Amino acid sequence: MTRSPLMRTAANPGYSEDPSTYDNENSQVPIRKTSCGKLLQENQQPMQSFPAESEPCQIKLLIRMSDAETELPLLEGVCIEIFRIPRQDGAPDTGKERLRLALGPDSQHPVQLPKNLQPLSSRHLPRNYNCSMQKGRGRTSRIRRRKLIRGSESRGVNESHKPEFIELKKWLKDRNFEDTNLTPAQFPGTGRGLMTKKSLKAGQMIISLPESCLLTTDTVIRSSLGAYITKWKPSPSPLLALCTFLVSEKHAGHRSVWKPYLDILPKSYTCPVYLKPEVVNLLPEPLKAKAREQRDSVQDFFASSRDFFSSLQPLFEEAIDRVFSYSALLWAWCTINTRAVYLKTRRQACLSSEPDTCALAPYLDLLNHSPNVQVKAAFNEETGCYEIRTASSCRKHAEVFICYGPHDNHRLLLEYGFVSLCNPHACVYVSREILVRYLPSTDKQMNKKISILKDHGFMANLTFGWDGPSWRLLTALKLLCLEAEKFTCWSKVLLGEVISDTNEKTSLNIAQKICYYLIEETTAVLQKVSHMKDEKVSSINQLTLVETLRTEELKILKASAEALSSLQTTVT
Ligand SMILES: C[S@@+](CC[C@H](N)C(=O)[O-])C[C@H]1O[C@@H](n2cnc3c(N)ncnc32)[C@H](O)[C@@H]1O
Repeated sequence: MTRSPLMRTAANPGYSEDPSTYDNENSQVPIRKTSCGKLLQENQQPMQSFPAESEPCQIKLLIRMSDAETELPLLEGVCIEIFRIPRQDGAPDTGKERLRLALGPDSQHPVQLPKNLQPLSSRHLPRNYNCSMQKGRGRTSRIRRRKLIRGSESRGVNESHKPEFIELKKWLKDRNFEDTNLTPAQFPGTGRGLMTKKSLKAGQMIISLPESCLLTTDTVIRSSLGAYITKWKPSPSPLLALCTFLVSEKHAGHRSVWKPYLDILPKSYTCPVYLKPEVVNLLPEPLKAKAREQRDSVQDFFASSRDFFSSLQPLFEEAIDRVFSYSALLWAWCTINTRAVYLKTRRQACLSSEPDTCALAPYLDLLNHSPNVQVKAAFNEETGCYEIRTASSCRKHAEVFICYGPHDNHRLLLEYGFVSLCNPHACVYVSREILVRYLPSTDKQMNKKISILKDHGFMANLTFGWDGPSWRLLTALKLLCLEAEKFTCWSKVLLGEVISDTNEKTSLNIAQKICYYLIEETTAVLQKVSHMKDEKVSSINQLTLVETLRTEELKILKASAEALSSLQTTVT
């Protein structure tokens, strides 16, 4: 299983119109359909101008917008249809009409319509409904729609013809690996990944990569770096050995035997350590703290490795500081952190005793993550290959996923630099400050209650999830809300016993207040991100990443608010 991979915003390919989304059903004039969400994501342009038409036409746009009822933005599945009205005089359109799309949380002005555009209707669509499709009424439309939904989720553009993949394929073939199942492709939602060439059955091998293709500390020790690593005291860590090798080989360019692999590696990453400080500031509090820890730890790693790097000067013509710069080490660190697979290797005597469990697996590391798949991944001693088998079937031309682990979105962003949509493990963390914000400040037992929670490990991992507040969060709140005369029952609360109706009600009320507060806070951040995206175009990818995270969190909080309302009804 990949150890800690993947970023989020693997760049989407440029927008291209897909004729399969044309649909003349129920219309007098040709309809061109497109999804403005997609346009915005891919072009990163808040403004979209219509192309000139040779004949009058309607352009149909389905746009996610604010939910008028709740005043909360970007509610999943709320769309508005907008038609461009054909010119009455039959003359061609000028193409100068511009439409401002506010996909952000500006509930006051979700869409500013040019004069010749009129909203005709809006309606609720089910989750995962593809916004680029017209909802027809008949059976044929339904079948077509289902096919399109299925196709659009996974439709990938084959990239095997690209020179870098042709070179990689040759390199892999020289190492006895030829892939019959998969091909590299670019996918709309997940970026670059691997696509099936044929359908795969449950239990079937997805990929079996020979040991000769793997990059491990063994590879490093066998290289020219080996003698320097062996000499250096204190012994370098396995991670430092791998990072040093990557930087050194990247620097070697055409002289490196690993060039075909290095050429397909991302040039930069979106783990928090790569994010600008103003973008880190927009992260939820607990993640912000972890992001700063990550930055500090990489900076320490660099500072503590510099003497070792200096010892490598004889291997390089260029000044060592220029080869092993902070940015070069950062890139290598993220490459390993986001792409390495778990592989326990025999201990190298010349390396420190930290776990030596990371290996880079060229080509196999193009597999993206899905929380919804199960795979078996391990090195097979008998075949001498790193093998991955799928536990579920996969149809032809679909993206093949593996699961990096049951990670929430904070962990995915921290370790892999991306956010998974509709992630069942995603949650919203409640910090200590927010936890106590809505408790009565007059409670004399509050400090005692907090220290009980701390002692019993109840002050961390308090969350809201898709199903409502977590059991831990509710339990912590029940203890914090205990009436003075019931204080001695605190251990029963931790065991999940109901102490009183009042306690149940008060804790649910406070959970709801916290949830509403977090909804407001998230909405405000989304608004800020939206403005920043207009102003700081150079940070647009990083801002979009935060926006995706916050939008997912808003959905979770709204689901939690609903769950809490139902719970309150049951209790009263
Ligand atoms: C092991 S690599 C997978 C291949 C990678 N997409 C590439 O093009 O090289 C892990 C990286 O892929 C990206 N990734 C993996 N799963 C993803 C997903 N479900 N959505 C978006 N990006 C994903 C993240 O950038 C992550 O750091």
